[in-house]
Amino acid sequence: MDIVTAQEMYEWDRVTIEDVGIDGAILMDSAGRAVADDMASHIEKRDKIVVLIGAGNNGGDGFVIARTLLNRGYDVEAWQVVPDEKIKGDAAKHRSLFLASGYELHSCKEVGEVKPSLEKADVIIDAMLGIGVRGGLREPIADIVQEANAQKARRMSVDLPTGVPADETDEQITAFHADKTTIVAAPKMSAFLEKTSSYYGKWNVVEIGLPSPKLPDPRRQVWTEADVKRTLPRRDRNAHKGSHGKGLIVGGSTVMPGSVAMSARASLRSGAGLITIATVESAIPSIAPFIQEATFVGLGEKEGFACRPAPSSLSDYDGIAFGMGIGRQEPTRSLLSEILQEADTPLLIDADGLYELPLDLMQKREAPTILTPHPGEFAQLTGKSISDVLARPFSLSRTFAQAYGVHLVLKGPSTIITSPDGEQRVDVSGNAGLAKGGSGDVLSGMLVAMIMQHDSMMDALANGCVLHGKTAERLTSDDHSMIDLLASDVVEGLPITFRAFS
Ligand SMILES: NC(=O)C1=CN([C@@H]2O[C@H](COP(=O)(O)OP(=O)(O)OC[C@H]3O[C@@H](n4cnc5c(N)ncnc54)[C@H](O)[C@@H]3O)[C@@H](O)[C@H]2O)[C@@H](O)CC1
Ligand SMILES: [K+]
Repeated sequence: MDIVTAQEMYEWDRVTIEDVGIDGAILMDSAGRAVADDMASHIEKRDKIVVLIGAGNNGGDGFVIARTLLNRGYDVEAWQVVPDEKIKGDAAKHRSLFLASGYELHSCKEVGEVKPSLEKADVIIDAMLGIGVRGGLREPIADIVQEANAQKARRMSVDLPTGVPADETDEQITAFHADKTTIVAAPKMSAFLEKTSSYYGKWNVVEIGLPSPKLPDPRRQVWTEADVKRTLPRRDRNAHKGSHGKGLIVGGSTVMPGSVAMSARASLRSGAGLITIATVESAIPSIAPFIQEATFVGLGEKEGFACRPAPSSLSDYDGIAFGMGIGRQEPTRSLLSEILQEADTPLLIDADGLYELPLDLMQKREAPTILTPHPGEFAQLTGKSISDVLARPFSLSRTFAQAYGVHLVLKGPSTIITSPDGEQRVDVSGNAGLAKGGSGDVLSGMLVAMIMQHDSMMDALANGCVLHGKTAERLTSDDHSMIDLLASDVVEGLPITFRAFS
């Protein structure tokens, strides 16, 4: 499922109307009817419905939705919240069709006129503004949004909640707070951003008749369960342990020994053939009982933290993960520098490994490098603030991944995975149960296993993220709650996930 910016959506409209030749008013009819069909499955004939209609094409969709619902016998009041002369083009045509069909159109210049209807409504449909919003909301829309937000009615938005821009934004917004949004054709970027996603409520996308093969590819998509099922490699019956990769997990310290055990278990549970843990020598006896299937390499240590030299024969491994529980001390920095220069296999760097990462050495590597920061770690890597990262995760990820030639997995409620050439995939699985120590260690282990089994790095990373999140979702809907779920529970929950997906 593609994710678009406003500009990309306008280009899709242009291609459809100008290049392919689908009439704009027909497209608006298809869009409005598709949204009405979707909304109708969430409303009852006895519900009092108010449709709020603005000046642009979002309002045009609103006229079609109101007419369609009235045709079907729903109890609808249509309210135009802008002066007649503002309504132009296809929207004006659908306004005329609405009136010519014999339906009553109310209009208001200020909120007081529509307020009594909002107070009586069971459902408020917001077709005031879509992707064309610019700057803060003007009156009377600003007041109407506030009044609608104060009602107990169910709020439903068309395409996106009025006041929410389609794209990344630094600005504070006032917006319609939808319980449900029916998105036209493709989700907009703002559905995945911390500041704006909550205004959407639950959302889904309706198809409106755009000609898919002709639409420019935004190279940004939601990675769905169906995508995982389609791309997850099948296990060959003749496979042996070497067929699925030999992974190296470098991490841990005397104060944080458990993280590497968790990564290694997650990796093996995700199909890695063999896993070696490289950690401080003195921690091995305490880790080994928790992970009988792994082999160990002892690293030299200074005051409990790992130091050089790097494990020998790095090229024997098909994938390496570095950083979980390793600490931020100087000796571990030198160890990472050595690995960055010597490892000619995919290298994933997580957690403490990301701290003061030598970007110059990383940039010189020829084999793939994968970074898995959360927003705080990414802020430190880019020199931005965490609020900058949360406001512009798509553009900052793309700029960074392209500049340094890395794969970036920016973790969060919507995890954004970016390739060195700027392709992006978004994983929306998972829940607050994953906001715990150890979740990142599990994900890193899973990703190494995925990298070793997939031909495509983007498939590997996106599949690993979705399988991780889906496991948490399943566990919290069955035996666990988001409060008690532990990272180790996620590891033990992997078998059912893999059975469901493969
Ligand atoms: N051809 C069609 O029927 C299609 C319709 N779509 C719908 O059309 C929408 C985009 O249409 P438009 O480009 O007309 O944009 P909008 O419908 O978002 O409206 C733009 C209008 O709102 C006014 N406006 C902008 N900022 C404002 C503010 N801060 N306060 C008050 N008024 C403001 C502008 O004066 C302009 O008239 C989409 O969101 C979608 O709902 C398209 O997505 C798909 C195809
Ligand atoms: K809207």
